[in-house]
Amino acid sequence: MFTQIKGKLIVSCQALENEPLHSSFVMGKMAKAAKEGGAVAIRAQGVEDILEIKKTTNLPIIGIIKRNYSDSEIYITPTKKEVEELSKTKCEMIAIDATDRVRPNGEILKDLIDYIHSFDILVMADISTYEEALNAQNLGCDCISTTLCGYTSYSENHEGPNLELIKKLSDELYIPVIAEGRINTPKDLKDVYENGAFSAVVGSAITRPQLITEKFVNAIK
Ligand SMILES: CC(=O)N[C@H](C=O)[C@@H](O)[C@H](O)[C@H](O)COP(=O)(O)O
Repeated sequence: MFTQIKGKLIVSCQALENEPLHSSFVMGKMAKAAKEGGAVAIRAQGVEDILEIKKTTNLPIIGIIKRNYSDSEIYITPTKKEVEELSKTKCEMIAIDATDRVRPNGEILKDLIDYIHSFDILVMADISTYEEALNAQNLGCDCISTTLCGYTSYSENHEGPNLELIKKLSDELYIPVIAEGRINTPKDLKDVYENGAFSAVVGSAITRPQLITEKFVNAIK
């Protein structure tokens, strides 16, 4: 999978219950369109969407389940329960929240990583800071993604991708660094590659038309 995604574009196709495009059928079509446009892999949320996207594209999938627990802020593949559900989809990689925050049910990050590996599935660590990325590498994750940078109370919030962090991580880590989060334009994508990213995930700018529309509307306010 890493040879396939190196230097290319991964598209995130996600629409939760509260979003207008929430539907596996629609996400399947969205992923098909992404493939036609040249995407080499898809990041997707939920078992139904993943199965549908596998059917429509046959591309490698980074699977996640977003679920809220009352005892933790973590919501991207938070526990073993979500991993077990994802393992049945035959997705090639599972992305998990690898931030420093307290996990639901008192679970431990290392156990979750080992559990994913026990299914022969790769682990992508969604991090928000340099230290979390280093920790994820030390715990045996296969790659890290900058997904949560700006989404934890203690990480820097940038309007576009955090190029400084991407550069530092790409220079210092030995596992692949995937740029993800707020890559809003083709120029942002070029920038993350110029700063050493191994691969990159683009979501909202391609697959959330409500947000794309809003940007146009804001431009004429
Ligand atoms: C923070 C969080 O929950 N991010 C989610 C992770 O799966 C998705 O909602 C994002 O769309 C994805 O990371 C891609 O980022 P962007 O949509 O900015 O291109």
